Amino acid sequence: MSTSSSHQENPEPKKVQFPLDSTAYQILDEIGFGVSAVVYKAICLPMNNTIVAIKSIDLDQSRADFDNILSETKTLSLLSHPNILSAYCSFTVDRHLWVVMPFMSAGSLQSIISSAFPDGLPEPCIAVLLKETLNAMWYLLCGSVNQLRVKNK
Ligand SMILES: Nc1ncnc2c1ncn2[C@@H]1O[C@H](COP(=O)(O)OP(=O)(O)OP(=O)(O)O)[C@@H](O)[C@H]1O
Repeated sequence: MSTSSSHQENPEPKKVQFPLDSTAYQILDEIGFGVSAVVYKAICLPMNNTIVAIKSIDLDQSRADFDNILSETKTLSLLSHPNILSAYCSFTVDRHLWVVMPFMSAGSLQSIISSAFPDGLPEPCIAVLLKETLNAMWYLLCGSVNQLRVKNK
């Protein structure tokens, strides 16, 4: 019996490549901002108008140096954990770095807590959030330890 060469026991899920070109995205709204970045809701035109969030980091205003920001966003796009918001892709647009991410329609955890639980979260919810946060941190920690192992080989 012959086996097809394209058959794999555990095929890796195919990662969709988002376009690395700003004209492929249409900005819809500004949804938030941080110290040196503005976050937009946008659609990716060639991807059937998939809704995304684009974090546009002003490279002239950012205190971190370009190489650090770039390696951070690259790492972000390699992460795969249900509790970590990863990046689809990133690329520069003039003096800005665009980081294209899944759009979280409910906003940040902080905004959910302040709008839905103005008097603070009940203890069982805090326990669940802490557990899930620690799961994500454990994933990151294991990744760092594995990287150190590879470096020291
Ligand atoms: N992927 C996303 N989907 C939906 N809303 C988002 C997304 N990313 C960020 N936002 C919104 O944009 C706001 C600013 O995002 P940003 O990542 O810049 O926040 P920050 O972590 O406070 O900033 P900084 O990175 O400067 O510390 C968030 O508080 C959130 O409301």
